[in-house]
Amino acid sequence: MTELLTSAQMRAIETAAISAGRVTGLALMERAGQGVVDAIQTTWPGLCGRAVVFCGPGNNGGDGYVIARLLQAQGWQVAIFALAPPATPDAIAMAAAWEGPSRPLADLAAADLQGAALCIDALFGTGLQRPIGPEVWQPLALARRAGARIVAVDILSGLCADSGQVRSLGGYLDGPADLTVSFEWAKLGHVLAEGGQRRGAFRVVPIGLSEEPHPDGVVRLVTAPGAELDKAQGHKFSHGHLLVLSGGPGKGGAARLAARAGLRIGAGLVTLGCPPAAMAENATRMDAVMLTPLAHAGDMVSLLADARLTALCLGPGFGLGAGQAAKLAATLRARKPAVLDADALTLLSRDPEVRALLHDQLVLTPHGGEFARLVPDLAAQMANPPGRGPAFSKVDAVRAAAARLGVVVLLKGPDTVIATPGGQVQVHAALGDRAAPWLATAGAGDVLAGIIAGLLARGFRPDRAAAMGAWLHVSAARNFGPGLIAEDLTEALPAVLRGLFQAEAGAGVSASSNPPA
Ligand SMILES: NC(=O)C1=CN([C@@H]2O[C@H](COP(=O)(O)OP(=O)(O)OC[C@H]3O[C@@H](n4cnc5c(N)ncnc54)[C@H](OP(=O)(O)O)[C@@H]3O)[C@@H](O)[C@H]2O)[C@@H](O)CC1
Ligand SMILES: Nc1ncnc2c1ncn2[C@@H]1O[C@H](COP(=O)(O)OP(=O)(O)O)[C@@H](O)[C@H]1O
Ligand SMILES: [K+]
Repeated sequence: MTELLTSAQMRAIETAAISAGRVTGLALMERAGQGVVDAIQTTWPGLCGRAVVFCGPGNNGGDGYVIARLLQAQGWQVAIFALAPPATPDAIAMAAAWEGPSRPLADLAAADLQGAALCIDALFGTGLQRPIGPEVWQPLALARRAGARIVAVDILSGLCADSGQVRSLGGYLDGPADLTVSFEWAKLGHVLAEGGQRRGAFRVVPIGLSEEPHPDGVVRLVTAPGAELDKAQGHKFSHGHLLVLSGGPGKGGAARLAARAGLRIGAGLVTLGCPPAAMAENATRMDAVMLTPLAHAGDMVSLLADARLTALCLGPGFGLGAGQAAKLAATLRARKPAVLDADALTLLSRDPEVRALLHDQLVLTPHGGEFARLVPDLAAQMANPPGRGPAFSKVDAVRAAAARLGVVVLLKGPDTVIATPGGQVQVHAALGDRAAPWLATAGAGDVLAGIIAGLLARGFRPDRAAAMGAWLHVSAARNFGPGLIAEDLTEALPAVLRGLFQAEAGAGVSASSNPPA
């Protein structure tokens, strides 16, 4: 299950299935409610007692009426609190089938929540298109304070299912849901921005739509790479030569991290090119990485002309002077695969002439600040709190940036978004059993740049290298665990690779044939 849908895509699939007569809305709603109740049992086996169900006016509320009925049939003592009367045909029908107590949510008092083990949040789901007020989030906050487990139906009410941003006119619930249960496919709002942090335990349950045709342009989750990462037979030049450019004396740490990562991920050779004054420092810190003095852009000519040099990495600890800008321009003119990170991104954002040299063999790896310098309008649009109508998500922003710049863009974070100039988007979600908070450490981004550049050097396509790099980076962090610093990431890569190849071998796939993608 690697697709991440927008609410419009989900609605389109549902509408097509209903209008073709393959299913009814009521059947979908019944399965959705059943799925939530099953997920509650799986998450908290044996739990039973008092439950409050908060229902909104739309189909999310409709799911709530089904859940209330099914919980009651299991022996739960259930009370419904409705924000507004049901307003869709399916929700009206499901509300009519509920025979228990139902009161306005505005009347909810602390006494109604006493001893409640569950609070079902069926206020708003994928239909939320405008900000909520305190009448929505305060009852949820009250239930949490009373000790009830918050179960979000489809998505925690107030979160935008397309962007993961909070749509609120003021305050919001503290912390995540205890459990979120979504239907058939995860939505972008379950992994992006606040949405990823607030979903709590997360389950996607089937409701019988999995065979339905998908709309174009569906975003995918990055999953584990496979045997393609292993090395085929050959000599070192068969696996590519990576050139990492570094800054002056005392500034080489970031580039050394990137170079070592490139070597660890399997580039056949890695050379660090640095100003002559930094040669001695770098020589004392590296063995397997080769060193070459590059005083000026002109000194790069013969290296760049060498067909065996298959990729470059520019940016970590690079510097922002005219000399660095000239080296960046020379690199871009050579039209070789390259990762541009850190200072290279700042240079790009300062100089439109250098930016005009960008081409489709590049991967740009900005963090949020660098992204805002590169494409300020898109960053501002993404940062705007969503008002009415569709939100502008991190996916929208990165897709637009990649199309505008004509390169692969990887925008970092726990929700790393990767887009190609042609509009394909992947998200690496460092959430749940892939959470990697220890990656928030100086130099982690330099290692990511080196991993991706090493994969480019080996011949992988820019978008593939970026996606595999994001996955390997988080896996290395998780493999090392707490206490991680950037140096540990490169040293954890062999164990990650071993684990991958062993898994592939266990699955009966040969791990030795690897034509690059
Ligand atoms: N798709 C599927 O396959 C399936 C979908 N299912 C379920 O349906 C859910 C989507 O249902 P939905 O489209 O009816 O939207 P929903 O989230 O209930 O909210 C819309 C309602 O809220 C209102 N409203 C909005 N904002 C508001 C605000 N700030 N303050 C007050 N009101 C506000 C809005 O009014 P309007 O803005 O139109 O005036 C409208 O009345 C989905 O999440 C899933 O749970 C499952 O049953 C099975 C299969
Ligand atoms: N909480 C987090 N969860 C997952 N990944 C994270 C988290 N915080 C940071 N990262 C990752 O760590 C890296 C940090 O890179 P960057 O911001 O460029 O830092 P630096 O320049 O110090 O190397 C990025 O790849 C980012 O995605
Ligand atoms: K909800």
